[in-house]
Amino acid sequence: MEKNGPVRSRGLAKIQMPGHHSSEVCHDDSTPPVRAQTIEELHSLQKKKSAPTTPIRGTLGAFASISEEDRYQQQLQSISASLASLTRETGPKLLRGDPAARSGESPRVSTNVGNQSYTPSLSLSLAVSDSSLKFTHVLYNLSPAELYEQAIKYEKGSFITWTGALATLSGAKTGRAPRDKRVVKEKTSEDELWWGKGSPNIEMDEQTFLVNRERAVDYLNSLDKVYVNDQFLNWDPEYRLKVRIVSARAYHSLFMHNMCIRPTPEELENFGTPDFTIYNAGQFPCNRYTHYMTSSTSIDLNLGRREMVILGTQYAGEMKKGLFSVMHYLMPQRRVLSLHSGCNVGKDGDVALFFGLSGTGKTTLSTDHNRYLIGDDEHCWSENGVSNIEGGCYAKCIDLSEEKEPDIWNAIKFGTVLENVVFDEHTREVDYSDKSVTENTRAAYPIEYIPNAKIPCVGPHPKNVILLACDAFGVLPPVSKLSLAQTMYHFISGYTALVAGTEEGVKEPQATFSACFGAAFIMLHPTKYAAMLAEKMQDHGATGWLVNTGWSGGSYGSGNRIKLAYTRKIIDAIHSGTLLEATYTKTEVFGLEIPTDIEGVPSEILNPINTWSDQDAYKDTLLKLGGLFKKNFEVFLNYKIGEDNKLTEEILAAGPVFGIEICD
Ligand SMILES: Nc1ncnc2c1ncn2[C@@H]1O[C@H](COP(=O)(O)OP(=O)(O)OP(=O)(O)O)[C@@H](O)[C@H]1O
Ligand SMILES: O=C([O-])CC(=O)C(=O)O
Ligand SMILES: [Ca+2]
Ligand SMILES: [Mn+2]
Repeated sequence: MEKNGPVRSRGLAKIQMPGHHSSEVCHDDSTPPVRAQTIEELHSLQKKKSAPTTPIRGTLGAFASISEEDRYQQQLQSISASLASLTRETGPKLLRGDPAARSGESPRVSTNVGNQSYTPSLSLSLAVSDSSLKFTHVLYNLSPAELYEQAIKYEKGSFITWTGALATLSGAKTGRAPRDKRVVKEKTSEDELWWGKGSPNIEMDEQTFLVNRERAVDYLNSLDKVYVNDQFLNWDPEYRLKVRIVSARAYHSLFMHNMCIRPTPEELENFGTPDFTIYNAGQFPCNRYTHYMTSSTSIDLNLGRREMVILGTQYAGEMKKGLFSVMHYLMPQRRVLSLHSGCNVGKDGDVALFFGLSGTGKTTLSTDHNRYLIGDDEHCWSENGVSNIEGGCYAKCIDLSEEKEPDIWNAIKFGTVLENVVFDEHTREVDYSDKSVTENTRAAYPIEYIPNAKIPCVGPHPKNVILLACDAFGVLPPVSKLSLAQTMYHFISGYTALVAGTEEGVKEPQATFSACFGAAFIMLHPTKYAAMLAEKMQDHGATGWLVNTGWSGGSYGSGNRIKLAYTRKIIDAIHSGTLLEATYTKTEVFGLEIPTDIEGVPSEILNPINTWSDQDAYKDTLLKLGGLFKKNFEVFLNYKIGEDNKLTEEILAAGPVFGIEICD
């Protein structure tokens, strides 16, 4: 710089006049001028038409022969039919594009369509409402960049973080609301569903569903614009589901763009009618005068209509987990097992499933630098092997560190939705330790943001089935090998114990039992899923493991959470097959087989009894937890699991056994 720059002592360089040294001067017209007369024209040059608004030439899909305009009309009519009120017989008039975009292509309008899917029992007059006089703009399958612009322009609390992620707020709700999730008791599904004590399916009637649906649809139609996502669930094409999500926020559209499977332009052209539709009117509450409503939030699932309505919560996880519930109903009908599990596969094709309740490590442990990620949360196990239901991951971010979870850390970049995190107002650097908004901070990113994701997200039959429990009592061993009956016992129990609340001071661990490690999402009786899992594990020779990712050396308050590095070593030994070959001893009460040695893990922590300084406290706590397991399992005692009575008896015998002296 100093050497070649102007000599300072001579002051500023003289401005050279054109013409004096014409050959050396760089004129600003040395490149041809832009071919635009106006600024609007210039802007129109900036963007070129692209899929999905441009038909794909040369494909021989079902719609290949129809004109672009016809296909366009079909798409808009399909969306208009989705948004049709059930009482006014016509859907809204739709326009595609942002209402704020002043110039550009001329708006394309849908023709009004009748509501073909519903025959009103009363003969309703063709009533006209104000919303039928206006246009609703549809923002259809926007790209992440477009959704960023929408969010930043229109949604308060949307910011770009230092690494390019979209930080957003989910509003008053920062987690799911299971007590507000209702399922319609209707003739096509009611006999199969699990109702009553312990079931997550809180019933509602069809009429009330229609009231809430109408409330959501009217709200959405009253807006200037709605976002529509047409996407897929399940990477196995044989068991794929087409889903449509209608929402009012760019945040929701980007979240689902990341979490569902993104269709190719060709697939989108041939999308047709969705198999399932979500109406997300989360900003708008339900009406407490409506029958069944006990709060201003209601998440309503109607399996007969294949629709879900969301009122009164903007937490995006409701959509993801709502669709998961749908899969928990549809898949078993087709003899496919749906699973609340993570899944990865080694270089030799050995697949592992990771079951566990929220916060036990499915995402953390299935995201493994040495293995290919199939998915972090929702899978199917069919006769074809395993397949991920989703197209993205939803990772907890609290206390996230680059060192411990590099792959998740690096996935938080442009395109990723970062929910409820706190960041520096100037640098936009995220403080992952900050719980000011919530402890449940989350990142939703497309699965291909994990460098070793296995695309398509499918794999062969599992070799290992790992049950994760975060035992805040600190009495379960860091790892145990399970018999098939024990695997079923622990799968049906679905135990974890996290520490409730974030207040200061020591808290009692709270035992949670959630059947199939996901009682909030299952739709049939837990024994139906358990029987399918037992059959599949038996047929394919899979080994079950119980891994405690929780406390060691004492309960919460006196002990510590097991180091993630140790848990990873344990998981490595399961994957490599070396743990199967280890020497085992059996524990008291739970009768768990525990290894004496694992490479990279201090042997003394493998049996929890060694890590407690107060042996009496250990025994008391162990018996207490055993008692909680026993009590929880009582409701399952009267059920037969699968066709095989022998298996049922074995499972019942695989729980904790009391009355035996614990010897040191
Ligand atoms: N030994 C350990 N093993 C696993 N995770 C640990 C361990 N110690 C601490 N953790 C932390 O526990 C959390 C596990 O959360 P994770 O996102 O994996 O839960 P999840 O099972 O995927 O839950 P959800 O179904 O809600 O997504 C992470 O924040 C991780 O850093
Ligand atoms: O659904 C959510 O909000 C988070 C999640 O994965 C779970 O709770 O299992
Ligand atoms: Ca997860
Ligand atoms: Mn989950």
